[in-house]
Amino acid sequence: MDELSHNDYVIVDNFLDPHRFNTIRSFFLSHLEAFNKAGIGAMGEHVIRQDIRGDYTYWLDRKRDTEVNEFWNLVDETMHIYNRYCFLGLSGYEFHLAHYPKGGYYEKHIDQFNTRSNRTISMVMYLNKGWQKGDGGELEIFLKDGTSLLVEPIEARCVMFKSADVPHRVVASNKPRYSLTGWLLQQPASLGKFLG
Ligand SMILES: O=C(O)CCC(=O)C(=O)O
Ligand SMILES: [Fe+2]
Repeated sequence: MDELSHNDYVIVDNFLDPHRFNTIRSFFLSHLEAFNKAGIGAMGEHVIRQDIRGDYTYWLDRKRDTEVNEFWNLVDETMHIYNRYCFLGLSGYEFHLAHYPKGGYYEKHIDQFNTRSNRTISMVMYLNKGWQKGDGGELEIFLKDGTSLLVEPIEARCVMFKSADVPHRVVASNKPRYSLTGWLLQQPASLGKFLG
């Protein structure tokens, strides 16, 4: 947590313990056929641009997707820690599974929409077994000093960063690439409009 407040990002290896990892990965594999082509922009301005991102996503729903309850508990714990130690006032979240087929990538972007700015912390957890150098699919994080960092999407690793402040991209993957990505949210977007 401390690291995130100083650095804008943090990488936590083995964030998912082996049991959670296997549960989420099995859920991922058994839902692969229900994934949809990912778009860009919030609801109203949602467009599909193959040239910007090439992944397929499956939005999770806490009420429906109870098979991954252990994951939801981990989200609760994580939000609690952020609120307690970083005073972030997080009150919601949204998560999707993402499948980048061979050759899939996501161009440089930040995780906030023009019309909606309540995404506060981005969390990406990798579900790839036996990832190796040369497999591609790294997350490239662009730092304020002009340098960048390549993060390999290895099993059970979690990367967290400030959604508004950290430009990033996904390098083309040479193998199918599996992840669970989400955002911890501050007040609901609609309320944000009223509060200015
Ligand atoms: O999968 C990743 O490493 C990052 C994905 C991403 O940037 C996004 O979905 O917004
Ligand atoms: Fe992103």
